[in-house]
Amino acid sequence: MEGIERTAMTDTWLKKHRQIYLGATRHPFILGIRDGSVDLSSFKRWLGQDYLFVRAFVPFVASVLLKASKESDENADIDVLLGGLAALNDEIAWFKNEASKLGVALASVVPHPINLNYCRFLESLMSPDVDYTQAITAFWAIETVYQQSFAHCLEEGSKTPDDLKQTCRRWGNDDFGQYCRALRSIADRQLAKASDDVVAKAEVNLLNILEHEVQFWNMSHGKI
Ligand SMILES: Cc1ncc(CN)c(N)n1
Repeated sequence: MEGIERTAMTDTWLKKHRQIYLGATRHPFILGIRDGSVDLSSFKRWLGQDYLFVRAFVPFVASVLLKASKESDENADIDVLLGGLAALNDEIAWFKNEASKLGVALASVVPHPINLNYCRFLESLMSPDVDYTQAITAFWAIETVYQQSFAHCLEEGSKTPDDLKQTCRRWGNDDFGQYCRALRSIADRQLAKASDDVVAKAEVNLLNILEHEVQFWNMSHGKI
């Protein structure tokens, strides 16, 4: 595809891999939040495991920032990524607050093998062999699954219970949506000028991420 214009690679991929994308963003765990049938134990399991995931996500995002500072010609990318780190800071504070409300002892949560597996994958993306294009594309995909999943729970017709709405707004709000669109346009810009090899690797990473996200929901749902 080198030499051929790649204007919106992410769009092409989301169409091509629509079924697996929907598997990640319309998972039964999310549908259970959306219709109010999710049970509290699943929600608490997700909360504890996701807290651990987010802690492991911070160094990954820092690695994307480092790659941007070395490989990107656009200063604005750093601003977007700094905003992402700030959002993660808020996210961690939110997890702590929510856990204390629900009586989840975060310090005693044991990482589930599914979680560890996803964190190992994040670590592989921090390698210097993974360039900025691959890293930013992966970052966009990971954030977008949450944004799209939780935004679905706030759409008209959803029956999300009031006490779960605040969780859904954390990722489903318009600002987070705008932030994901900014990540997406950086990813598309980078992919448009990347080699075929890098584009192929970024697509494989996307598929891996979608699979990890499905597994993560399965774990939260108690189906594994
Ligand atoms: C598993 C997972 N994926 C994505 C996000 C969004 N930061 C998250 N908190 N957890």
